[in-house]
Amino acid sequence: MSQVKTKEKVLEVRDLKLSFYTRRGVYKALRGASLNLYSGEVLGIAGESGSGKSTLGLTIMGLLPRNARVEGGAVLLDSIDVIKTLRDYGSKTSKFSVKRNEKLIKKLNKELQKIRGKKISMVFQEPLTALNPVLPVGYQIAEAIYFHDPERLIRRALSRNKVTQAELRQLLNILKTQGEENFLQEIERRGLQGLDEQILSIWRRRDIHEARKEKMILGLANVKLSRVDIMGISLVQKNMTKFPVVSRFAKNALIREGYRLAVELLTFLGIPHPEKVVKLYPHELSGGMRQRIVIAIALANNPKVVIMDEPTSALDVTIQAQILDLIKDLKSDFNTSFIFISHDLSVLAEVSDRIGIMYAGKIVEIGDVKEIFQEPLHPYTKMLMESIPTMDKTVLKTVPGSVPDMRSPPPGCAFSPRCPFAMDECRIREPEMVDVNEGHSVACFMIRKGERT
Ligand SMILES: Nc1ncnc2c1ncn2[C@@H]1O[C@H](COP(=O)(O)OP(=O)(O)OP(=O)(O)O)[C@@H](O)[C@H]1O
Repeated sequence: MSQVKTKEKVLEVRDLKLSFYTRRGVYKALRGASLNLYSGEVLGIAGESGSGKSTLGLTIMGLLPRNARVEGGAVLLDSIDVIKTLRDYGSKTSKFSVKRNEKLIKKLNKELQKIRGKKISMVFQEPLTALNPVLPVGYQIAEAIYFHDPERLIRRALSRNKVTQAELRQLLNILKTQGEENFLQEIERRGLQGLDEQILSIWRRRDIHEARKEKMILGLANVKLSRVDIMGISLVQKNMTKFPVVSRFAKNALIREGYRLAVELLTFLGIPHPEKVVKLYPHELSGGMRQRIVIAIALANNPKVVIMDEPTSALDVTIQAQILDLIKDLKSDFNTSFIFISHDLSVLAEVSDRIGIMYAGKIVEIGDVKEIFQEPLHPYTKMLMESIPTMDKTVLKTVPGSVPDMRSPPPGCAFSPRCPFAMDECRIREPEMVDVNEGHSVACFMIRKGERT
């Protein structure tokens, strides 16, 4: 069994079909896309421009324009069918109405409010559009946590308020001598939940000496809440935040705590001087820094799935390399799975555990990154691999032809008009996905079950 297959499945996209209704015709952007995402992995999605990569990512998030009709399939996250509302309408109606669809999208947006940003989040290519220009970045991270999980901020603030320096010394001792598991048990026994993440975020830092870490941890006992903050927190706890003035007053106390968490997150993401950075506005930061902030917001609530759509394409190569290194670290340190969308295969090779190749709205090959690069099976994947620029290539190959017009994709296998191996069968029937190896599947008539060309 491949390593990935034994892991827990966190997301399933099943036979997803989606069209865009425009004045110029109906674009069949997704024509039965399927994939599984497993815990703690990075699944790369590659394909030429127009193959439906972004549409796939946005559909998983339920972020669809009013002209998008879900014709069939499912997106299952934690056994919640994310697109049920739209699919029920799209697959039953014979005459599609953009207005009616818009109403359903609004309803879906309400349904997904509690999931987006908490269980699943997305990072786009351009960080400036994702950030609010008139708010400090720390506030934006804090607000993302306050919106989804105010209790977490309350736990953090109250536990720190309660703990004494002597207790912190004992906890630190347990952490040093008995390890994290015993430390967490002790935190629970003492009713200090919320303090664990604050202590561990300091303890796990790689940039400072142990003596400094100890000092910082003991210093947590000195950061006490003001009376005003305690009042604000008790208003949130008693659910008395219906009135705008009360709500703002109560929110302030927790946003302050959110800022502390933002500093911890940014430290973890390798941002120097995080205490200063949280107070800055997006325009005061560089492109790479802004993208790190967006990644921090996406990770703030420990989501199960993060979708990254070309997150490094707008950055120069050195910053791109730093962000890719960061993503590699994140997957081992956070309990999160990533879908990484990119047209750049060399970028995907660096970060992905598995790769899915998309063509004309379908995944045509999927497998472990090594197999896809060393033993690609689908003719399209092979041609894509040959088009990767390397030092020893003097002539750069491209995939001949262009992506089909998605208003009338070719019958049979959509790649057949460009495929040098196309047979009669390919122009009539669509090949199904077959498993050739554990975790490696491909949709091509040349490859039958267990066979290789
Ligand atoms: N809102 C929309 N209205 C109409 N057609 C759309 C819309 N969004 C996408 N499409 C069409 O859907 C198809 C898939 O587009 P998509 O952006 O998902 O591809 P992509 O693989 O992400 O490409 P790129 O790498 O260029 O972003 C394209 O034919 C595109 O023209």
